[in-house]
Amino acid sequence: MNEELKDYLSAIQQPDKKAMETARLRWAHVAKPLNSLGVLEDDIVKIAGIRENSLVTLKKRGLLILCADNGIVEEGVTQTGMEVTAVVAENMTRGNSSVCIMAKRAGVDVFPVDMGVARDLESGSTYPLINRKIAYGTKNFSKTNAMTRNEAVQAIITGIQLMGELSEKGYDLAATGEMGIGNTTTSSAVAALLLKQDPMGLTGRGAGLNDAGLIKKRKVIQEAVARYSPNCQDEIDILSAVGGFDLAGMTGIFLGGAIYRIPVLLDGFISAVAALLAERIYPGCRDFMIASHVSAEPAGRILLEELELSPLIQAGMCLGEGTGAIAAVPLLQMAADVYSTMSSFEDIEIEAYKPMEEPS
Ligand SMILES: O=C(O)c1ccc[n+]([C@@H]2O[C@H](COP(=O)([O-])O)[C@@H](O)[C@H]2O)c1
Ligand SMILES: Cc1cc2nc[nH]c2cc1C
Repeated sequence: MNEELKDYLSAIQQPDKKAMETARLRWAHVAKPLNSLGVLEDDIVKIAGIRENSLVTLKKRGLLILCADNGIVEEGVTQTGMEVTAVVAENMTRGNSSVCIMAKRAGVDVFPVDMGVARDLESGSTYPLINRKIAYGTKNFSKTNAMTRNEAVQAIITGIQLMGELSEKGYDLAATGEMGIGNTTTSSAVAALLLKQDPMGLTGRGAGLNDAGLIKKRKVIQEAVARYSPNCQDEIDILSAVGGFDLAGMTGIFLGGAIYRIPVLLDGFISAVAALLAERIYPGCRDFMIASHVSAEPAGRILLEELELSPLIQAGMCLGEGTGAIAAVPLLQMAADVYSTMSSFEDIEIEAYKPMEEPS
């Protein structure tokens, strides 16, 4: 592995078990039925472990939206043209995309990042663009590798550094998002190589692809997986062969979550593929991740199961941009409020909760 990447990863330490134990105990004292906030309780305990502090705060939260183009779009695997990536990315900088509206409501700061959009972007002033362009889009992986190993590593390191910047600014929670026409094709190909599964069951319609397009998309992915799989020795090889700059950067964001001890919310399908790449690069990285929703893309649930992460929301969403991750933020905030401020059994003078006995 690349020495710089190895250096970054050497800083990772496990979540703090003591803070997690204290958090579990606190939940047990809250005057409500045991475990009745389900996964929300587990997520608050997880956050306590990541932050090494049982006093959980989610005050400062940021969404990193990685924008990039994918050469594979040339093959007719998407419903819209590649130019849409740049237009939506520019709109994000003006606060005018679905996720920007949701993030405003949820109190999340938005950071659009150009990881590799096919043209230069103009920035609006609402959420200024962060320019980390690796190249003007990847290459068409049905003809040649999408990127070089060096580009894949640089994109991963960029993701790690973005988390370093959030850490320096005092962020308590990070959310992942992406924008890139064609990135469900790259994601299905990466998922098939990681899971060693037939891409048929891992490939869906992405952003509204029609029937003829779906047949084409499946064929393109199947051929690429067959061609590249013998030469893919590690995750960097997989990213170089069929990945994207958004996927590689998001992989770095998840690794960065573990390095800088900031919980990172997954979004949908693309984000879950990056999360699995990070987990494979650094096993245990998933302990720093929080699943938000289950994408309607066919691989959405499969990837979360592989990562052993429990989502908070199932709403048939598949928009991307970080919309699912943002939808989970108010839920986590509500759970954190109950955890931090709700009376205990002792406060309200009820004997500690005992489950009712089964009627005989
Ligand atoms: O997050 C998801 O689960 C998701 C599922 C399907 C599509 N998307 C979004 O749609 C775009 C990719 O779709 P496509 O068909 O161009 O590959 C990309 O910009 C994603 O943000 C996102
Ligand atoms: C309009 C549009 C917005 C998106 N946001 C994320 N992916 C997208 C794809 C399209 C086509």
